[in-house]
Amino acid sequence: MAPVVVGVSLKMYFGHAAAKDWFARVADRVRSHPGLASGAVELFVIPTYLQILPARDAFAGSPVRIGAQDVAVADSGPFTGEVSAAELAEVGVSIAEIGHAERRRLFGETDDAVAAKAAASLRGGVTPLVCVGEAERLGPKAAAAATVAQLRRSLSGAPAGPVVVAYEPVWAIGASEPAPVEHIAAVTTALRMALDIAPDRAGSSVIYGGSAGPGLLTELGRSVDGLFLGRFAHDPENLAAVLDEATALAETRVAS
Ligand SMILES: O=C(CO)COP(=O)(O)O
Repeated sequence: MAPVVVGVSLKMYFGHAAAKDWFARVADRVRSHPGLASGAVELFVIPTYLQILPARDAFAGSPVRIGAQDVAVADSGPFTGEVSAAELAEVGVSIAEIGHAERRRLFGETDDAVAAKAAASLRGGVTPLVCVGEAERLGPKAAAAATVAQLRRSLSGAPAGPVVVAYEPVWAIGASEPAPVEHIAAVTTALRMALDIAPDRAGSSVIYGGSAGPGLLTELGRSVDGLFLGRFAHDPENLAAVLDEATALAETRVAS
């Protein structure tokens, strides 16, 4: 059974010293976590580019995966400011976040750019973490249709390989509470079906992000493969609580 996936993006919340402090506290808290140790739960941490090396060092010897918040569309060459998937892989990054709502909205990232980055990631041996989600509040059916279509566009032309899809309704990011459980379940179920029928995406997962914190995974149960946390992971105790819930969820998945 594939592990339950818990991810954290630190976005640009922490400076260098604060990020290092968070890595040390989280590493301390999760190093002997039974869910992580058994492989039932997978944790990835996505700091800024500059924080990747200290994160790798802080989590060395643990199964925690280190991610990047973006990746270049090209493999090498004159692309000022960009970092290639191959270089990310070289320093131990195994997952690259692509098409987050903030990048789509603030930096004009299109589905075409997302698809090119997903392709570059897979070519470079880095798992794409493809972020999708409706911009406006819609009913669950319309949101599912819009999000599945966005996922198809976001993976168009990408080579075969597993992806992690983060369903993040834009209106639930940075909010006081997540989207309603029934809404999330309707969309994640549709996304999973779309991945299941894709011939080349075996082993993919669908996780939810957007004001996610302790308690949500238990409510969502098996309608998701995990959670993608933002602000509510700044307190390592919250993250530990979510990892406990993920471990309990993994047990129900094995039991079925
Ligand atoms: O965008 C998110 C994770 O990438 C979610 O962030 P928040 O949980 O802070 O809303």
